[in-house]
Amino acid sequence: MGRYRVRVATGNSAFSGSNNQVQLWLVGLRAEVELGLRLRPARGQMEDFEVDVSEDLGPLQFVKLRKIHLLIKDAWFCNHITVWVFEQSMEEKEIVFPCYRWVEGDGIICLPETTAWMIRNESQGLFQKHQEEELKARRTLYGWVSWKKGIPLSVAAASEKDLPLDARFHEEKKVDFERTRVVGVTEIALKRLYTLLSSWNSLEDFDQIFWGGKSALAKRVRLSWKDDDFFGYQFLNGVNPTLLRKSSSLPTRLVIPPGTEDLKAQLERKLQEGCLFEVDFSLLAGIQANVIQGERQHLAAPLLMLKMEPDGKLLPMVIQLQLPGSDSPVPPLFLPSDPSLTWLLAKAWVKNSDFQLHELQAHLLKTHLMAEVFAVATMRCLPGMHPIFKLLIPHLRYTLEINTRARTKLISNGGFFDQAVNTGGGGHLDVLRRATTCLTYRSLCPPDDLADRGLLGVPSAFYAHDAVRLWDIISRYVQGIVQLHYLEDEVVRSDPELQAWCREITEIGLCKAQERGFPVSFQSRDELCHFVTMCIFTCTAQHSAVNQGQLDWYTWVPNAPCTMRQPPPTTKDVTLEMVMATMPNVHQACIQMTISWHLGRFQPDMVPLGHHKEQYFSGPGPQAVLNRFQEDLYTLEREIVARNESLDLPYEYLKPSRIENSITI
Ligand SMILES: CCCCCC(=O)/C=C/C=C\C/C=C\C/C=C\CCCC(=O)O
Ligand SMILES: [Fe+2]
Repeated sequence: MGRYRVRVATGNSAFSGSNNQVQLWLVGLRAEVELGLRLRPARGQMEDFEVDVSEDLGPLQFVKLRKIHLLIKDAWFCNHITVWVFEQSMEEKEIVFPCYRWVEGDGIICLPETTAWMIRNESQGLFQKHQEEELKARRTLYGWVSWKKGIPLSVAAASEKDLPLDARFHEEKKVDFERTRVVGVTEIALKRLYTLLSSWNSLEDFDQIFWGGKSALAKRVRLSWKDDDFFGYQFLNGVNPTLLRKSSSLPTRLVIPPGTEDLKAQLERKLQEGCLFEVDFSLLAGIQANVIQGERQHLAAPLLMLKMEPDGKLLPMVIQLQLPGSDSPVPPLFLPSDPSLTWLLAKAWVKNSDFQLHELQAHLLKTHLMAEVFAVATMRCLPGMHPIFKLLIPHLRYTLEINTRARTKLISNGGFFDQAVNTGGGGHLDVLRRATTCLTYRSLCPPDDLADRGLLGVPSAFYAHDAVRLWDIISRYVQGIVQLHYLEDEVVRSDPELQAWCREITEIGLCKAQERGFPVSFQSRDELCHFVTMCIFTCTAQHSAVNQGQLDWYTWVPNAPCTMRQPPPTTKDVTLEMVMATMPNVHQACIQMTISWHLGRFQPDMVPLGHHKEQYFSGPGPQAVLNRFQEDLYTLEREIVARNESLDLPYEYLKPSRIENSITI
């Protein structure tokens, strides 16, 4: 018996309130009591009421709530319920029941109090029963499907409309996304109209469409894209810093033609000095090129060799555009000393190839599709009261919807890849399949990946430096939360939901990825922390590193052409006509500019890393861990700002204030 003050908090997004009435129950260890029909929840409001309860409920464990509608079902976004207990001769006690979900229909929702997982063994199985019922319902809502064979599984939804309401964009996000799509389509139409009667036979003609959403760096790209040091810089700190690796030997595919022995000597000298690097696009070899409006596009599978200069500049030394084969046992090598247009076209072929592997492998597969596997497995295996659910859920916001939109508009039949990209038309799916077969656990963990690629401690590798710093900060945050909930390794080993989550990701979502180093179980807190750190890093920092740069590096199309309309050159006689006949045409260039802006721009409702408002945890312990996380992020922010002040090209993509808390675009 006692007096209770109840607070009902409703979300801030449009349509979060409801005209329906809310019915509430308080559920204690010894009894439960129905509080009767109560308020109509209002958007952004916290509404309190007090009740006297005659029964002895015992320690509160759940709040149950239901929406009662007379005529119209009006979904309600409940943030949380908070209850203060005034019991005889005891001080006031605050108990929080997190929700952060839509309440639809007239079903009863059960909200455990925030510390339930820690006391789950003292609750006479009440929490266990609740968890089982919750996961049974979630497994119905979030199903797996194989969208295309050979790539990670995705959520079962033919379009975003099929997703559960809790996985959908909130109104503000949806309106902004749809609006910018309309702006983009309009911009393409206007640019087509504007260039209808104009020439398209010089590289400067790309200026005719270089207007609309573009950044200061995009304007710098337009001026400097032909420079070798600017070209090399992009493999360290551009939109795709994932392919560059330090050479440990001369690549076997690099067949040195007779008469170019001095090149071989230069390469060997750089190798000995430990400053030879390479980017190998062999993954593209043999991929079927797209046909766009009846015009066959073309692909290459380049090898780029670079040297790291003492001042930190990375300069291209040689480009081989195709793998040696029976029809071309000694493919031509393109050099900086070749005629300028020849060398420029060879570099353009490298950047077109980089565009394919960046968007398909580094961006779509290694961030978006990985995050989707984490999201579906989390919804299917971890109950809302589980500490790893609470830790991860803020980093999974909106990901299922943006990925479903990608499958219906970007990489779909007739999507933007088919319309404007030379791996479109099905080749892009083969690239995704090949990339999946070489997607290792190590490649998703920067300390391992960068060590394997020889990029640790390279002064001008700013992505590498910032990625390792962020990994360590996220790792400390994860360890802080894990150690509060798992007091020893045995607790990890004996957590059935956690072990099922791990298996669901590796064996189902990633299609038996244990062969590629992914775990099928966690034997210790360290193993758990490493994996969860990888999940959060992938959903936040890594996506920021490979997404934001689209706006800067892809809107000046010649710097990263989305398609190539003629075969790669096989001689050094390259004319401007050949270059312009190869580069994307006006329509393809307009699509590239628009989508790169649409996807690379800053999201208006963006939540910065570590600054989500939802409070899934409560108590001083988790709050102290989150506070430390935010302090560490702020320290890194200041470090990066200070470093960037001395740089001609500041590296901004891993500034914590620019990292979104989940993959939403
Ligand atoms: C034609 C140029 C395409 C450049 C962008 C690109 O290839 C991106 C690939 C990788 C991940 C994108 C992930 C999500 C994008 C989601 C939807 C895009 C569809 C745009 C729309 O308005 O629906
Ligand atoms: Fe993205």
